[in-house]
This record gives sequence, structure tokens and C-alpha cells, in this order.
Amino acid sequence: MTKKQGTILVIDDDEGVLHTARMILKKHFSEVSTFTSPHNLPVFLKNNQADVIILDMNFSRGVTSGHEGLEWLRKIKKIDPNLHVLVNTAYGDIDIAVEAMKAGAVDFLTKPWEKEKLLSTVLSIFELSKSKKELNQLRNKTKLLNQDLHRQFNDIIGQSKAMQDIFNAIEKIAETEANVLILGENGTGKELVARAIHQRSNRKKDSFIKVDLGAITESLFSSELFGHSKGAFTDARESRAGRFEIASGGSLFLDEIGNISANMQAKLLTVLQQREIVRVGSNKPIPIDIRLICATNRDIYKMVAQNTFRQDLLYRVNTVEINLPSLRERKEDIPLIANHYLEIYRVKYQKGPLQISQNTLDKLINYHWPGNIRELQHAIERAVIMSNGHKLLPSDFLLKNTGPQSSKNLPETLNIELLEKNAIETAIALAEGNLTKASEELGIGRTTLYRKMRRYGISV
Ligand SMILES: Nc1ncnc2c1ncn2[C@@H]1O[C@H](COP(=O)(O)OP(=O)(O)OP(=O)(O)O)[C@@H](O)[C@H]1O
Repeated sequence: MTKKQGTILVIDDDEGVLHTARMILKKHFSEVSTFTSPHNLPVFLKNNQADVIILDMNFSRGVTSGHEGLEWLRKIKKIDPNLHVLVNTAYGDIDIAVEAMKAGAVDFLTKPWEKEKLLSTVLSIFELSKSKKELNQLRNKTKLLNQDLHRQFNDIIGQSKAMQDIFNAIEKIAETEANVLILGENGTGKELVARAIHQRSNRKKDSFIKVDLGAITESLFSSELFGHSKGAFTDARESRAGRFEIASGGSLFLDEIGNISANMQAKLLTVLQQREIVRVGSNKPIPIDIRLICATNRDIYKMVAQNTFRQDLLYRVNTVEINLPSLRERKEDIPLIANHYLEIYRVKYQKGPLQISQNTLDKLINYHWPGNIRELQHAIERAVIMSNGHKLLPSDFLLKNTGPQSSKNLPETLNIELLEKNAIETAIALAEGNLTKASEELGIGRTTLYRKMRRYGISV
């Protein structure tokens, strides 16, 4: 039998008890340390790890009040609140056991020990301590990663009215606990906005955990999100916390929420309603405290209308909604964003002074950017790599000639006057000669419409 790698600490003034503990536990754990007095504990804990501490409640001869043990329990929890202490009480000493649990003990044993009971209790506390440690490690790791990401993603670039509205919305929403649904095409910055909300929220010191629901298979969904206990399925050699648990205290960002099956939607809804998860293979509910931010590029309302997305789930996640504009709806931001990434990649690829020529900017502004900012970012990166001189030229950009503004869909002429004349004729025809309607459709006043009709020789 392989021993568990970890340290069990036993403190009891009775040498016989310590001997029994060593006999039973040594077979199962790599390290069993015993002390007859708790006085050396602070020094020991400073220099050593302890996965489980078994603490007696009385150390002075003839004393049975348990106060000494409680005192030491409090000291241990002060040294490290995450230490798992199992207290030893005399049979029937329920009051002391209750006091000890209140003071932070995980469980209690009554003396004399039954071998099986001692072993099973210590083993289960050991597993608990390990999975908590693992959770803390994961949280610390993601905090570090998030710090890096925030450094990298700190600025959401945009001066357009549309983006100013988004910034205002982020400021207003961030400090609330409201669930947020971010809608927008691919590459419009949904994740960036989700991170910005977390960074400005009261949860910013805790983790921001992202789950790409579009990339999770049906079979992995529950264990990824809710975790699993040891032995829950063939590969579950250790118990593992899911993303909900890891995000607890912080924000959970569920990307591509429009991409999950009906079955996954039902599971998610249950967790959001009950605000607790149950690891796969366990039946113990674990409360979760998360701020939920979801995103999708799909038309979620259409999906609800077509019964492919649950309305009750939508209502759970969309307390507040943010609609991110596509890049072609805020073309005025294109030069700003292009120059932002020019600077980043110029430095990254160690190029000298580099500018974007006016012709190039015109080309970028006129392009329809189906992949939005991500596509612009990659286009700039590529152009910087390929550039030879001090200017990025139109030929440095290979923009896809597809989509709504491709040559196939272009009008026969780009002459502005002819386009205007065609638009007026079409509007009048569609309005069946009603000039008030036609002017409304064109977005101009009736007087302007008359003037333009005279100018282009159009009659009704
Ligand atoms: N306003 C912005 N200013 C600067 N960079 C931006 C902006 N919006 C997005 N980006 C950049 O564009 C890329 C895509 O952004 P992000 O991943 O947030 O988009 P998304 O909408 O979540 O995309 P997807 O739908 O594909 O998941 C990232 O590299 C991000 O840094």
C-alpha cells in the first residue's frame, strides 16, 4: 500500500495515546510527528507543514475542563487559519466538542479511539486539507495570471460615442453584484469588458475565472464546472475543484453561453438558482459566491424565440446587458486602435520608427472587419512584421475581400451624387410617391428633399 504524502501531527500528554497513533497512522501517512506538549507547536509550524493536527484538550494533570485545548486551538488557527485540527475529547464531553468546532476545529474524536474510526476520520480530513490546498494554489496561480493579463489588457481603446457609452455602463455596473450578459460579434472585446468589470468591482482582489463553454464537451461539462470527487469516474484519481468553486469569492466569466446544449443549460440553471454546486460523485452541496458575467456572439433572443435557449436561464444571466458595437459601427476608432497596436508590435518586433500612411488608414477605415478588433490587431501585427520602410503601406495588408462590402455587393457606382440620386428615387418609389414618408426614410427634411429632387430633375 502506498502511503499518503503528508504530515499528521499528534499532541497528547499520554505517551500511550501517542504510541497508538504512531502505530495506526504510520502505515498510511509518510510523516507522523508526535508531541507530549503543545508548547513546541508554534516553532514546529513555522518550519514544517501539517496536513492534519490531532489535538488533545487537556494537558495539565487532573484538569478536564478542555480550556487548555481550546486555548491552543485558537493559537493554532491564529498561526494559520487554514490548518485542519481534529480535537480529542473524553467520551460524552459534547460541550467541549461544540466549543472546539466553534473555534475552528474540523471534527472531534472521543477517547478511547477505535482504530477504524480514527483512521477514517484522519483520512477524510487529510483529503479535505489537500483539496483546499489545491484550491488555494489554483486561486493564487490564477490571481498571478490575471495580474499579467490585466497589465496586458488594461486599456480598452475607443473614443467613439458608442464606446463612451460602454465605458459609462462598465463604471455603473462594476460595483454592483448584478449578473452581466455581454453581447457582440467575435472579436469586439467581450472578454476585455468582462475583465474590466471584474477589475473595477469589489471582487477585484479575488480570481477572475474564464470558461469557454464553446470548447467544453457534454461529457466534461459537469466535472469542469462543478468539480469531481475521487473515484467519481475512471480517470478521477484525485478529487478536484471545478471552476465555480475556484471562482468563489471572485467573478466567473462564461464565454459562448449561447453554445451549450439543453442538458447543460438545465444544469447551469440549477446551480445559478441554488447558488451551490455538488461535485460529480459526491452528494455534499458546496455553497458558491460568484459574480457571473456571460458573453455570446449569438442572437440569444432569437434562440429563445426558437426554443434553443431557455428563457429562464437568460433571465438569470442578463440582469444587465452590454451590447458591444462592431468595429464597422465605430469606424472613427479604427485609426486609434491601429496606432495602439502599431506601437505594441513595433516594440515587440524591434522595428524603428513606423507610421501608418494616410492611404493605408483609408483602406483600413473602409474595410468591413468581420473579425472586428481581433482581426485589426492581427492585420497590424502582420503588417509590422512584413514592413520594410518607415511606413505601413496598403500593400502590407492582405484584407479578405469578402463580406457585405465585397466587390460582389458594391453598388455599380461609387459617385456620391449618383448614389444620392438613386437613393432618393428608390425611397420615393418605396413610399409610393408619399414624399413625407420618403424624406423620413432618407433621414432628411421635406424641404431638403424638394431641393434635391429639383437638383437631380426627379419628379413624382
Ligand atoms: N477596444 C479595444 N481596444 C483594444 N483592443 C481591443 C479592444 N477590444 C478588443 N480588443 C482586442 O481584440 C482581441 C479580441 O478581444 P476579446 O477576446 O475581448 O473579444 P471577444 O468579443 O471576447 O471575442 P470572441 O467572441 O472571439 O471570444 C483581444 O486581443 C483584445 O485585446
